[in-house]
Amino acid sequence: MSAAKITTSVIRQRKETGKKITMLTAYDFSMAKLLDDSGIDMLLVGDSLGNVILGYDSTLPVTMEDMIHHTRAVSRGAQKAMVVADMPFMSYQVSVEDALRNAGRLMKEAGAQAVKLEGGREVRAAVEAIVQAGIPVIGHLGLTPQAVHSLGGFKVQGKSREDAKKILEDAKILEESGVFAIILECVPALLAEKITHSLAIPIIGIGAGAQCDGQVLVTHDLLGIYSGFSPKFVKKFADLHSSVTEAILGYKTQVENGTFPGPEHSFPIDSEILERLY
Ligand SMILES: Nc1nc(=O)c2c([nH]1)NC[C@@H]1CN(c3ccc(C(=O)N[C@@H](CCC(=O)O)C(=O)O)cc3)CN21
Ligand SMILES: CC(C)C(=O)C(=O)O
Ligand SMILES: [Mg+2]
Repeated sequence: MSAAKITTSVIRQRKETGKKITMLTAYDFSMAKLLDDSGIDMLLVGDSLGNVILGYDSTLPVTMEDMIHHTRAVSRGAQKAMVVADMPFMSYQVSVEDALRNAGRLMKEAGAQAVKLEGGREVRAAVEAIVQAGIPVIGHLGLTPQAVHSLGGFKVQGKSREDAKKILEDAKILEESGVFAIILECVPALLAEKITHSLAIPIIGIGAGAQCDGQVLVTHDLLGIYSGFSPKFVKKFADLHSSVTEAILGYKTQVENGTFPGPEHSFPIDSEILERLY
């Protein structure tokens, strides 16, 4: 069965229809297929793979090669869902030329349908150039994890009047620059609601309350298999840590006591064939 791809126009329309956008992270083929089969609209190959897959303590060390490698795998598993690739730290900040070349690689070499980058007015020129090249862009405001060191930690953003105003202004600047959606991370719910109502493009929240046009989460967090951070905004919809541990202990026990593999997992041969073999 070939399902039609979710396009940027489908995502934009959700603002009018009110049907919520669902987005989740995927870093590999098998998970991409699972999420796609479940009808998730957008798969984000997040640079959070630095934490979740590669074991770094931030997203800063993630490279273009890492992102291309994982985006290629996810693209192979996504029939319907839109594949969005995060632009890693320092792949779009140095120059507009770099930003455009790297966005192009994620589309051309890795099969993404859109790219995402962090920041507001400071990335305006990069966003405009990428959009002009025909590449759909998603913005990312509020808690921008690539700026963890200048933000002084993973903290809620936009709590002061000044900070709230700056985030709203940045959202409008990104909209004018041509992004088709914005991820809003870790901001007070009422600020997210105001931004959602002030813009014509969809706002996809993470730790930004229920009034956004859609939601995104790190899949490993909602499944209960990542224990590096536990932000308040994560809801564990499953406890895979426990069920995976139980399965692995079952395997270990059965190998050690000889009950696995059983005859049903083994291949037969006529015993005559083995006679006088030695
Ligand atoms: N697995 C995973 N999940 C994520 O959500 C995620 C990543 N990795 N890697 C990149 C960033 C890091 N993120 C984080 C990490 C920690 C908090 C956190 O603990 N926030 C505090 C805020 C406390 C406050 O300011 O009041 C919290 O309690 O939620 C938030 C976002 C989001 N991203
Ligand atoms: C948390 C989401 C929005 C993200 O940017 C990532 O997974 O890298
Ligand atoms: Mg990211």
